[in-house]
Amino acid sequence: MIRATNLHKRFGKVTAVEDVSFTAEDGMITGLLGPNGAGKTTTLRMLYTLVRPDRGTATVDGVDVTARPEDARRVLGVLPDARGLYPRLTAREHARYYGELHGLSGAALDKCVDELVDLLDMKELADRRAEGFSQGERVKVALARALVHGPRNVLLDEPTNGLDVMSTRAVRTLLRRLKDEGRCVVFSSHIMQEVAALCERIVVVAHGRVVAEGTPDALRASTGKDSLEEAFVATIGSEQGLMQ
Ligand SMILES: Nc1ncnc2c1ncn2[C@@H]1O[C@H](COP(=O)(O)OP(=O)(O)OP(=O)(O)O)[C@@H](O)[C@H]1O
Repeated sequence: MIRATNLHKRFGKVTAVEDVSFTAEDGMITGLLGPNGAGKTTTLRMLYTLVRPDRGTATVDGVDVTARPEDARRVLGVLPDARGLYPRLTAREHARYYGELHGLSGAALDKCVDELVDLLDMKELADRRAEGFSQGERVKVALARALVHGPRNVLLDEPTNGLDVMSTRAVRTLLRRLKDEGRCVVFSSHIMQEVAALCERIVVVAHGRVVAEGTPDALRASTGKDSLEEAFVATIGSEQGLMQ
């Protein structure tokens, strides 16, 4: 379970995140939805210990991410916004390397890597070096290394950005599977339809603040709108984030 409480973060004069609080439960997919620049990436970065909040706290399975960042990272799998890969490592070596960093080795690590290669449909990629991988291929490798240690909590920054229809479907299937396994899944997106397709719970962020939160039904009810699309427009006050 992930809990953010009154998170704040400024960069110079820019307030990226202002008083963001929400809870993401186990066995559920929680979507952070908001237009470009809303503060989603900064919020996720604070949760996964890359950026230190100016104020506020966040916990992952009860572990304070600021006080005990290494313990928090052990129970987190992260797909960051930058999918930087090592050009000379193969896809399989990326997953193995990250598994080793988490203390896995030998047959147990091989089994985890093989499962992910299967699950992410990476057989043809697995033993190729990452140099020259397409965007979709890079996302798959980044997902494999994020999940290799079987984290209870998974944070994903715009996981389907730039993916084609088949790859998007594969990622959605994977996220649903993680949810069904009882894990806590949080992902960010600026596309309402993406969040609507996957999430039981939506946290709408605009200008660094949570402007609405709840199930898709609750969001519709609170705005008095029939469709989630209209509710989203009403909540953030613009049509940014709707696919045309
Ligand atoms: N390291 C930084 N230095 C300066 N400003 C930053 C930094 N990181 C984020 N910001 C600013 O904070 C605000 C929120 O950015 P953030 O990346 O969190 O938004 P986002 O919701 O993830 O946007 P997008 O959908 O475009 O990725 C933006 O105005 C951004 O320019």
